[in-house]
Formats: sequence, structure tokens, C-alpha cells
Amino acid sequence: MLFHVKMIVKLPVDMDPGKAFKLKADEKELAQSLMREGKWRHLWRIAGHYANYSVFDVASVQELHDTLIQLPLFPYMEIEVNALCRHPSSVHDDDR
Ligand SMILES: O=C(O)CC1=CCC(=O)O1
Repeated sequence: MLFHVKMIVKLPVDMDPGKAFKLKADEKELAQSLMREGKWRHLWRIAGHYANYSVFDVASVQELHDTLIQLPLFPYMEIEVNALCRHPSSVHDDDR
């Protein structure tokens, strides 16, 4: 199942810089591992914002939820999820 996910990152302005650095490094490591597994298909920066548009390919809504809540930055993100399905006019065979 494909999901479009918008993540807006809102770190407290007074967060310790070392803690922020570690959270971002841990987030990157987990995100790249999920990308290599094929579960985090796309990760795009939204220009001009500390936010991203992502596409996840997971087996269920539960798996998406479990994946999102384990992200190190989860406590500091606003997340919006939209389920995707194949568009009848798409020429891409790998759309699911
Ligand atoms: O920077 C972001 O948008 C949050 C994030 C997602 C994966 C990552 O490495 O950072």
C-alpha cells in the first residue's frame, strides 16, 4: 500500500544543539535503512520549509503507523497522511 506523507519538523528553538544533531543523525540513519528496504520510496524536501513529502510502501495502515512513531523526530513532527491508489491513466506499471 502506498501512502503520501507530509512531515513538518518543529524542533523547539531552545533545544540543545547536540540533542538536535543526534536526533537528525538518528533520523537519517533509520530513514536510509527504510529506503534501502523499499519501505520509504520517496523523500523530498519541500522547498523553503523544514518539511518533507514522502511516499511509503508498506503492507498496512498499522505498519505505516508503527513506522512513523518510531522515527526519532516523531515527537517533533506534524504528520499528514493520504492513502494512494493507482490512477487509471498512469503509464507506470509499478504503481500499486
Ligand atoms: O528533514 C526532514 O524532513 C525530516 C527527515 C526525514 C528523514 C530525514 O533524514 O530527516
